[in-house]
Amino acid sequence: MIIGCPKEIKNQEYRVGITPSAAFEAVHHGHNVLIETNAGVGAGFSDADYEAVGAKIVAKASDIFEQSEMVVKVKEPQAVERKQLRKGQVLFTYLHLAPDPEQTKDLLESGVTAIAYETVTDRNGGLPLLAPMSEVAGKLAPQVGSWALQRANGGRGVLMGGVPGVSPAKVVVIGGGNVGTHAARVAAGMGADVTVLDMSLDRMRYLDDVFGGTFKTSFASKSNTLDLIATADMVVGAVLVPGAAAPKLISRAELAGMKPGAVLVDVAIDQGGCFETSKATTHDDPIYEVDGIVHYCVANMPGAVARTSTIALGNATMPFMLQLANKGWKQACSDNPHLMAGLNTHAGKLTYAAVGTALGIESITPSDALNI
Ligand SMILES: NC(=O)C1=CN([C@@H]2O[C@H](COP(=O)(O)OP(=O)(O)OC[C@H]3O[C@@H](n4cnc5c(N)ncnc54)[C@H](O)[C@@H]3O)[C@@H](O)[C@H]2O)C=CC1
Ligand SMILES: CC(=O)C(=O)O
Ligand SMILES: [Mg+2]
Repeated sequence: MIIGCPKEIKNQEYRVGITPSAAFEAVHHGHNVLIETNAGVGAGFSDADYEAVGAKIVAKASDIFEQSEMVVKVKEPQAVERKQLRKGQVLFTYLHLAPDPEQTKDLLESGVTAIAYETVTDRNGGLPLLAPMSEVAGKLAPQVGSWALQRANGGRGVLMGGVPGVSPAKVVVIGGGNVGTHAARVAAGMGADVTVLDMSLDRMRYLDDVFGGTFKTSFASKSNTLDLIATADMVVGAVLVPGAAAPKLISRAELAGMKPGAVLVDVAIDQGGCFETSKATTHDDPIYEVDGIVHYCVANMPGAVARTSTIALGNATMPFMLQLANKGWKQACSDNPHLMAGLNTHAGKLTYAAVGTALGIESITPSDALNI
């Protein structure tokens, strides 16, 4: 198969979809790997690194889209990229379609077979291609949130760990999955007083077993949430209902119950955000203020630490990319239900129910798509 990887073009996105190590594996399995020139530079991989493992460097993104049977990326295709996708071609990348009607419409019109990293599953009910980036974004959340808490950035001027005689910052993490657990660990490591809210009692049992003493857990009822955000210096939004638009857990009116200069870090922004006042921002201009509350809503946080993120993502995606390339998408998906769970669009049909519900579009099942 011809597998192509264009350079990412989203704002400040320095990750790359195929690492030299993944390219090596694909070439070793008899595939042709095309990499756009300088695609890996932001993550510390030169064209020579790719050539050394047998990949071919291509000058223009348009040649990658034209020649590739499968396009492997990191971020959702931007409008100019979407125009170059076609029926019969496989796209393997993050999509986050539920909050993105325009992208969904374009992918359906293109006819492309789009497999979304964020909905591929594993046998433990996890999301193995989202998890590594959730670990990165979770670890970054207190780091960027503590920067936003600094007075010059509009924050309350509170130091995460406090100092002797002055209490540490209070951090509330809503959602105790991959993002939330890593955010809580880092915030606690910085010395903050951390509470994780979740709806899943099983998850909180696990967190309490493993991290009891490091941070607290609390059931994510509305009243507990309001009580905790009233005294919080930082709130991290880290909830997920797989594939669906994020539930809105704090309304604009409820911001009035928070301390002026408190910081919201909405990591769930790629699924539309879990605060009513969240709107996606970029690494260039990451924060804004609503009613005295600082919002950080960057939808590609891991791009900030592109080398760590690219290697972590490549470790996770490579085995799935190889299954798709070795068997073709239909055989690979019928052999592996976890990969099939990643199928979001095929030949003009939506194949992911939660996206259909969020956007009011009819969907078919991925197994029906195998017969088209
Ligand atoms: N902004 C960015 O750059 C990045 C964003 N993300 C996003 O972060 C979000 C979280 O991802 P993960 O931690 O991997 O998901 P996860 O599935 O590991 O964890 C989500 C947690 O939210 C909990 N939850 C669901 N509904 C809830 C509610 N109403 N109240 C309280 N808890 C609730 C679940 O029980 C689960 O424990 C996703 O939207 C993901 O796409 C992930 C990586 C990078
Ligand atoms: C998960 C995701 O959207 C990202 O890593 O940018
Ligand atoms: Mg994202």
